[in-house]
Amino acid sequence: MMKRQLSHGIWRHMLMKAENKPLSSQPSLHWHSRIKDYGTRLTSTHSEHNIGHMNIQQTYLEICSPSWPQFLKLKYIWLRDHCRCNTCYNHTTNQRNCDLLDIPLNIQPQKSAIEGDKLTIAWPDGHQSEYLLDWLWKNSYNGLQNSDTYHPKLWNRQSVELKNIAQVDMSQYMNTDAGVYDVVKSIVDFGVGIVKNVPATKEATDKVVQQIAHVQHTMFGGMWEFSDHLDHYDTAYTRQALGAHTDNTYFTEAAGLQVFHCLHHDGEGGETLLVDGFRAAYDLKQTHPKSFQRLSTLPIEAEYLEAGKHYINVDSMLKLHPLTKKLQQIRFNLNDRAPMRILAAEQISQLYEDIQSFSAKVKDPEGEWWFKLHPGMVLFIDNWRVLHGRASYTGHRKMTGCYISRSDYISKAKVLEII
Ligand SMILES: C[N+](C)(C)CCCC[C@H](N)C(=O)O
Ligand SMILES: O=C(O)CCC(=O)C(=O)O
Ligand SMILES: [Fe+2]
Repeated sequence: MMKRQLSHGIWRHMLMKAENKPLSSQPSLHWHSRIKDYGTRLTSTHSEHNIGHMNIQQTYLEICSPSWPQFLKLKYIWLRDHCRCNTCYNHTTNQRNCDLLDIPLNIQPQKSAIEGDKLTIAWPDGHQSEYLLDWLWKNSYNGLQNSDTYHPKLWNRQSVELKNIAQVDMSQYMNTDAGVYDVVKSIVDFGVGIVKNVPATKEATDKVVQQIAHVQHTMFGGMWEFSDHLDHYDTAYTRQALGAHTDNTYFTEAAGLQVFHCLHHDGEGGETLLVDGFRAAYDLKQTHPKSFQRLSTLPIEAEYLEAGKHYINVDSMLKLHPLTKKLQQIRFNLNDRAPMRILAAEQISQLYEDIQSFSAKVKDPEGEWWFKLHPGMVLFIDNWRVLHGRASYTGHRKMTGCYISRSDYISKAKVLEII
């Protein structure tokens, strides 16, 4: 096995560079950093399909540095695939140019070394790669960096958290970065954000929305308006009460955010209801873990029907993040369920029991936040987490709002470095 022990001086130089400290001012450093090429490790395995055996050469290199909580173990195939030279990677479009199929699975370097704040590798075909160590740390696959960074702040009716929900004045929101930041941060933390003193028009509401993302167009339109006029065959376009729900369970992807602005209401009722669906689901996980598990896996069909339209979608009521396995989405709209025709008979009664257990958590009065939307208040709701509803109402009530796609919302939160 060949080892490459770098001199202490190179590591010392590297660390100081990384810490942007001039070399001269550094006290002498005592730490154990090294780059080791583990060379080849032969692992022979007998495949049951043929008696012969394969030699799998696994090679990787290990890098560690005092500023990292642990060392990085990087496979050569991964390193070659992540070469960021101008031949392998288009830095204008942020896309790879190299073809993964061209990289031998058992590729090994001719030479690897640390030079300043970089790892350099010379490959057998003469190709040279170099990687900023900081980039390697940030993008390595050992799971450290991908650890879950999203920690929603769960709330119920009594939560003190509710007072931390952003209610930003329109002038501040439209004219300062902090204004938009605070509203998006509030949506990330609580699933709710409010902009106040917005002129009660669709156009002004649109301007507020555009600060976060463009409007998501659906069959309901872009910036929609609705009242008790049946413009679409849906109970939202009536004066009826609507229980807590998330929208678009019948779309292959539900809108990420939903925006509401009550432009006018001259009657009684019509209060808005919000429920933290994550709080309700985690309550279910506590008291009915098996129901939580089944609702996270069993498919439930939803549909939206009107003249010339038939949207249909199958998915679970609770959805977990593929990496962190934590709750990622609630898809809850009991009225928009299609006929329950896809589960086997023996699963049906248990599913009804599970849905009722979850509904009881959603309908727990302790979790219901009721308030009246007045003209001027633009309400942003995370439609993947927070359920909304409304009380029945009298008189004329005119609402405007829109959907924002999940991708556009997450992109904005990422660009603002909130997630
Ligand atoms: C929001 N807007 C009035 C445009 C549409 C309402 C659609 C309501 C549908 N039942 C759902 O829950 O998705
Ligand atoms: O009218 C409201 O306050 C909400 C109606 C609703 O749930 C919706 O439009 O998605
Ligand atoms: Fe809705």
